[in-house]
Amino acid sequence: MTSSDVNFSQLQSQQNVPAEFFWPEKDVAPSEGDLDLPIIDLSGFLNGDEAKTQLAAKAVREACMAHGTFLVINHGFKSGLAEKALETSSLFFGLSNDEKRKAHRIPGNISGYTAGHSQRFSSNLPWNETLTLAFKNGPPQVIEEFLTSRLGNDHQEIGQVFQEFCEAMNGLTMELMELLGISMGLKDRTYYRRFFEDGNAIFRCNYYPPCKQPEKALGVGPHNDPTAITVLLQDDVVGLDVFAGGKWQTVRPRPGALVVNVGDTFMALSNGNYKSCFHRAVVNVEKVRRSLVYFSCPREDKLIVPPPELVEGEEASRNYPDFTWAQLKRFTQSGYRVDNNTIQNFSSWLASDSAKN
Ligand SMILES: C=C1C[C@]23C[C@H]1CC[C@H]2[C@]1(C)CCC[C@@](C)(C(=O)O)[C@H]1[C@@H]3C(=O)O
Ligand SMILES: O=C(O)CCC(=O)C(=O)O
Ligand SMILES: [Fe+2]
Repeated sequence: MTSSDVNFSQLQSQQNVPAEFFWPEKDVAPSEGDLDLPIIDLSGFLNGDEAKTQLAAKAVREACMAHGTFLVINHGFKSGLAEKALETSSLFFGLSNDEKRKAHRIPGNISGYTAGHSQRFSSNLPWNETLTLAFKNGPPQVIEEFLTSRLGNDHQEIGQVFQEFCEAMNGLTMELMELLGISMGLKDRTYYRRFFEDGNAIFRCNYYPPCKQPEKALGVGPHNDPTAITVLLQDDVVGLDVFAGGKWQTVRPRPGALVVNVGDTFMALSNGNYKSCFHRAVVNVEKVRRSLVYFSCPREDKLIVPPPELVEGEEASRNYPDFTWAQLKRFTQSGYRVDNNTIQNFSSWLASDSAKN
């Protein structure tokens, strides 16, 4: 199957899902209930209320040490922006296949449109269409430029809305970096905020069509995000599962809330104190599901090294090698399929000769 073959408007009407979309039993094991997640009200922290900041930091710490995920509310997004961004993603995925394929992902790049990732993989295909865009704060408006270069001027509002949404996500991520620094009790609470202020991000729109065999297929297979901190907006359709307490558990959609996940790069920056969130997306028979995912990344050439106080003392030792995001990104885009062992396999690859050239 190649990406030009995967046409979900046809596939979803067929009684049987093609075997390429089937996943192993262990990956499709049903969720065993709702994950009880802390709901962090950011208003106190954002308003400089130190007592409320410490309460929020404590809840963040417990969640990040356990499974690497928490919810945030009162995050300061302009009213209606999240809904507008979700509707705009529906506008894009509602375009004709020919129109969407003008934005197709070019092999070796992250940006672009995919359907079932069938350009890259031949089995365990994800039951989703995706649009992935590189984001960098400030001019030029990289998202609008990419979409205009591919789609022309017909759908300029798509790029404008996504650019505005990513700017809001960027602002929130910087605040979260400071809260994470506080939660770790760093001497310099701005350590992570400063580490990421010259960073960038990857913005991913996920579109999951209804599926006739949701017990065999997956919207996105089990994985840890290789990036730093992920902020995820899901619509009102259940589908995000986190592996916690030895089982898959559902992250129930909550109006106004955003999901925050620790990724591999931030786990390394915490020297393993905070867990990279192991998660997946499941699909269902009836409804389309959408999610908008903002993956924060450090500047590509920055060495990923934990703050000194997390590696001092005879007990402490480095749990991950020195690496840059450029190296880990290259690893995920030149053959290795991101799963829940990416950082371990990456570390071995880094030590091997193939990484030297
Ligand atoms: C660096 C990246 C690789 C992926 C896109 C970004 C951050 C998340 C990664 C991904 C979404 C995790 C699940 C598997 C994946 C292959 C996918 O479903 O798209 C991953 C992306 C990728 O490798 O392109
Ligand atoms: O759609 C979701 O809820 C999860 C998507 C995800 O994990 C990803 O895009 O990395
Ligand atoms: Fe993910």
